[in-house]
Amino acid sequence: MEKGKRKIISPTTGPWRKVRTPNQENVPFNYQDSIFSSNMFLDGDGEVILTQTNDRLSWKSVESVLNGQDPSSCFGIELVSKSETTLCYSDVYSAEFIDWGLVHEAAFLGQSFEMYRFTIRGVQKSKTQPSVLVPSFYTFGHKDSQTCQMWVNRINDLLNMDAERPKNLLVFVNPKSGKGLGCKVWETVALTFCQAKVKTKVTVTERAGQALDIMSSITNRELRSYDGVVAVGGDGFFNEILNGLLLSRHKSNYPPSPAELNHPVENNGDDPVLDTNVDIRDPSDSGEDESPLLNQSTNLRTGEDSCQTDDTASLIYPFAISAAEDLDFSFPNEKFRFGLIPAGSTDAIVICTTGARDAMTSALQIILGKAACLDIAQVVRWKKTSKSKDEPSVRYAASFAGYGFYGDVITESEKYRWMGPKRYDYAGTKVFLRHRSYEAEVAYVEVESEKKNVGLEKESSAGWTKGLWSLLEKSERVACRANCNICKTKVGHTSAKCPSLQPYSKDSRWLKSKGNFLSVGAAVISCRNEKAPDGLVADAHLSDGFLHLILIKDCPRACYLCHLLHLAKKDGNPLDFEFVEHHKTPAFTFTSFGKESIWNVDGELFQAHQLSAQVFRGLINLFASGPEA
Ligand SMILES: Nc1ncnc2c1ncn2[C@@H]1O[C@H](COP(=O)(O)OP(=O)(O)OP(=O)(O)O)[C@@H](O)[C@H]1O
Repeated sequence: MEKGKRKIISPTTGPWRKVRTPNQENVPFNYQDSIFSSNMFLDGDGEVILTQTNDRLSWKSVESVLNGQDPSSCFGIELVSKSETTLCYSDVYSAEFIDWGLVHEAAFLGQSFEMYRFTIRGVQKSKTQPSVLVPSFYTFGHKDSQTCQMWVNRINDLLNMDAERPKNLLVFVNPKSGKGLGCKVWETVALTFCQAKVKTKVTVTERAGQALDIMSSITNRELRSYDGVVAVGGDGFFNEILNGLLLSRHKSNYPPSPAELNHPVENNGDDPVLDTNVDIRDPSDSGEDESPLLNQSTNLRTGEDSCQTDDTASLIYPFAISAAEDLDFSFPNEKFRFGLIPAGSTDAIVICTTGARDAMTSALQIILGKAACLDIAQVVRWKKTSKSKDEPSVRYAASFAGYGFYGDVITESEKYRWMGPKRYDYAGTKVFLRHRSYEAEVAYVEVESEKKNVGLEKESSAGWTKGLWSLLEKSERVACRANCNICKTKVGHTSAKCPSLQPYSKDSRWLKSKGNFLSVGAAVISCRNEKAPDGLVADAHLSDGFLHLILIKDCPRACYLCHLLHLAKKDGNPLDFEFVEHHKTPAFTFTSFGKESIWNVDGELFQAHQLSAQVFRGLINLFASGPEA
């Protein structure tokens, strides 16, 4: 202890000024709403009056209150713009008593005092990157332990009243995500969850598909004891957990298969419905896929020991019994949330939903109970069975489903997983140089905003007209940004709330696009990432109820390169070229005429001749702030 530098304050006889009551007239700031106030000593600052109001904590230097002047101004010149500090409860995540110890005055005064202390932890925006959140903390001291304890209790009581904040979370960590740093990423944020008193049950996966198996087999009763499930990993890992939950718990009619669309049959409303008790796996899957990854994805869907084989495809999931016991956990589910802490190679979902690719930002948004509604696409692959019936097999996707270039890049990149995220550049270049196109037909549901576009296209066969439309339309498009009005409008759940309702009607008009495609992409969200800062589709919103189809027709390699480079620019809207079609639609079907090739559904591979998809608006809730600047 440095002599003369430290005052020891006894818990009972310290040099404390009387606490000023909120009613005193000479108090220069508005205490009208105050409900509680104490003199405190703020570590690194000095004596302050700490005040609690309905929605915030604030503190101000005692000197400034007593003298009626702002200590941060000198001869009328303001040295520091604000002497009062406020902290909204919505930005506070814990208050903790830390017993007797040293509290320091402002650094330049250099004095320290011993007293009881407590710490308030909150978040603040990074000064350099507005969408990044950083933890902040303030330690207050008082001679009386009960006063400290009372403040801690009051703040924690208020925080506990916030029903949006999670108390108990299921966490899955993928140690193999991205550069293999999944566990390290979790370690950087785990303490923050502890400080916020959020209980976590953590599973570090040992193999691909384990998280899906756990989520599929968990009983609804256990699921209800959690406020959400958090993935520490990339988009693919998030997709695995999403599918583990939705495959058994979301019920809906399938979108029509391409065959059904071409030869509609009256089904008297008896559309095929996803039955929780029946495995949707196609028996013809087994061993048929060429790529080892495709075989792996088959395992992902069913679990290793779930199969009693039977050629009628009525395999029972291991979770079927538990699901049947209590069927009341279904999606949409407004209470249950998903969370994602980025550790992957692309992390498009995190970038689109938080504006940052930062583990601490995501962790803090989860802890504070932020919420964003997310559309989810249901992708159905149709395969002929031995009885020559089209059998569906289902996956859900939160960000993107793509065919041609997109499927081929993922297939190729899996061979180079050891390269980490760089594998995408390498595989992308190889696939680009191959320049393969695929003969296919895409049918999509027409929506109002598309009509004028299509009408004009029909009137003129000139390609430039379409180009003109692209440019005109571009100005009408709204990129998904901070406080995005489209995402804020909580009209979600329309079709999802009532699962029998599909996002289109029987009267909907289906339009077709046929030809040779370099790629077919269906984006659920903008899919912003570090390579495409505005995403693959800048105006795709988190819950707009549309799939954004990006159809790239065969074109010279140089044109395709232009398109890809264009995406890499900010405001890289994909509709600038004649060979690019962009359609907003709630559903589409796809038929390939050549060799069966590969769809990438959020990083998972699907081999398909025939596929259809539909989007469910606002089907899930994510712990995230929504899009940021
Ligand atoms: N312990 C594990 N060992 C190997 N693979 C795993 C393990 N746990 C999960 N996986 C699989 O790893 C795949 C990829 O994971 P993830 O999405 O986290 O990383 P990524 O592919 O690098 O990132 P991104 O999807 O953002 O490009 C997932 O499909 C998941 O099934």
